[in-house]
Amino acid sequence: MTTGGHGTDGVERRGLMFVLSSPSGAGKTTLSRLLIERMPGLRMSVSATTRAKRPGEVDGRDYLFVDNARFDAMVKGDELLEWATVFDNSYGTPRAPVEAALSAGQDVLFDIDWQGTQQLREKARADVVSVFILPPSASDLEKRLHSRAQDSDEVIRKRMSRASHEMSHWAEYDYIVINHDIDEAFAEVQSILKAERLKRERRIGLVGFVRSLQGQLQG
Ligand SMILES: Nc1ncnc2c1ncn2[C@@H]1O[C@H](COP(=O)(O)OP(=O)(O)OP(=O)(O)O)[C@@H](O)[C@H]1O
Ligand SMILES: Nc1nc2c(ncn2[C@@H]2O[C@H](COP(=O)(O)O)[C@@H](O)[C@H]2O)c(=O)[nH]1
Repeated sequence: MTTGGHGTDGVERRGLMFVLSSPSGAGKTTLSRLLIERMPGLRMSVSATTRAKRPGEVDGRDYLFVDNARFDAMVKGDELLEWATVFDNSYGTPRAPVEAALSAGQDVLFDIDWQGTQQLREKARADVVSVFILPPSASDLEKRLHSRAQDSDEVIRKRMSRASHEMSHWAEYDYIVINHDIDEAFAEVQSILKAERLKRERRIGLVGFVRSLQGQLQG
């Protein structure tokens, strides 16, 4: 699915799909914003959803807010790379922007649930790097959902009651980060991305680079 871009050292490599999942409220959105701000060469995948907009959310930036008919048309038209029903609403990843970013040599960041992660992995295992974010405790998770102050008590109850099920998928992920402190969790997620960018298998320009070094040595 991916084509090459250039790393900071100039060696061509395949773009990667960097996935964050967690139970609701564990900190994916916060970590995603920090990653996008601080990691050049990383683009956010903006999902389509049928859920209602939260206060402060912007259409096209946080989500593409669509109605059920439009979402169904996107599914039928094969416009989504993956999609799932989460908390009674539909969510999906528009395919075209992801393919365009990867073709332009960028990495793509996804804030999606375990169902979407499974679908991406089936499509492009070698290019998917997945991180599961855990909260330090159930009470911290509940506090965070309340402190975000964007969902009703009923919605928060529903998300808390789904948290254990969401978490049951932790072992399907490549990395696990426990989000005690946001700065530490960010540093860990950033280290994962930096290391994955250096993986030999995705650095398709290395063969040529090493040949050229050997040529220089042979004089
Ligand atoms: N380490 C942390 N310590 C304290 N609060 C945090 C921490 N990380 C995130 N938060 C806060 O917790 C709340 C939930 O975080 P966030 O919205 O990032 O979660 P999420 O995993 O994206 O949730 P959802 O799946 O519902 O979108 C936010 O108010 C955020 O500021
Ligand atoms: N499979 C997908 N899951 C998605 C997508 N976009 C978001 N999500 C997940 O939904 C829940 C709820 O999100 P919220 O913004 O309503 O709190 C959360 O786990 C997200 O990761 C998607 O495109 N596909």
